[in-house]
Amino acid sequence: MSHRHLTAEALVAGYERGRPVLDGASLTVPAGRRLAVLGANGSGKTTLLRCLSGALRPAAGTVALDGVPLEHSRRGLRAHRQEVQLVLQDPDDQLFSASVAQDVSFGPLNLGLPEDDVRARVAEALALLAVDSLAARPTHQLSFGERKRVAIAGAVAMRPCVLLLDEPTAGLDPSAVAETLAALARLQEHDSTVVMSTHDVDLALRWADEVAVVVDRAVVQGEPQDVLGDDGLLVRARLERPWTLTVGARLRDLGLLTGPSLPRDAAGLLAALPEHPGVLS
Ligand SMILES: Nc1ncnc2c1ncn2[C@@H]1O[C@H](COP(=O)(O)OP(=O)(O)OP(=O)(O)O)[C@@H](O)[C@H]1O
Repeated sequence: MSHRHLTAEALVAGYERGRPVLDGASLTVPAGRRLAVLGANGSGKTTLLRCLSGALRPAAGTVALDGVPLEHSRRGLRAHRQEVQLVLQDPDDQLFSASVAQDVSFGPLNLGLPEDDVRARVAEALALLAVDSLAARPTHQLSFGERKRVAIAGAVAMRPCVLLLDEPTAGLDPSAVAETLAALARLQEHDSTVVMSTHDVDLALRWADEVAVVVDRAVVQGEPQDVLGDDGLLVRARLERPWTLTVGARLRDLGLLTGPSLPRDAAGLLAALPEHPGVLS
């Protein structure tokens, strides 16, 4: 699968006249990489993802794929949705069919693909999300975490270049979070570009190649360590500094960490510490 470049330029978008949720928001989705979209409740993460997917038409500004602006005609949207798929935060907004396999085949069937192709895509998507054992189950019997992964499988079966996931880990227990992240890693091996919105700064730091913070109706994008280490920005965005950066900065002040950048997770911190028995006591 080839990489496509999805961008948003100077978006103005919202739901009520005169009260834009986004006002001048620009974003470049890094092709083939992982982008975390962060922001406080109500900051506009979902609104941004809906604009990128074509589900919401901005009042001004442009969403473009490989530089070609998205047209909100039936044809334009249909073409866009084959390349860019949005998975909603609540799986129950997305799952309608009687069984998991039927639900995941819905999109490919809608594309008018031959039955064998549909079957192959469904099998691939179920395997990538590790939900193949659930294929025959009624969707309403599944756990919340299972339903979230089945909803992602439905989008993956469309074989999009860019997958937009609205809070895919919200409400999941730690093992379900780990399973979801493992599935996303498998998707990346298939060359997908994955965008995830989340409130979880620690998850964003350890998972993402780049982060985009929705703040003051616009977007600040950059390297995770830089953006999530910017205390002024974090205050404005009503986000907390990731604990790894706080602990890492303190250890660096104490001369215990010397690398050019701070570790991004607990394992990285432990690996970076020198072997001085008793040094932390
Ligand atoms: N359909 C709608 N009609 C009117 N206002 C809406 C609608 N959807 C969202 N909003 C408002 O737009 C603002 C941004 O909402 P959005 O869902 O984009 O934020 P978010 O960052 O995804 O929030 P959360 O983290 O709580 O999911 C909020 O003030 C919300 O109340």
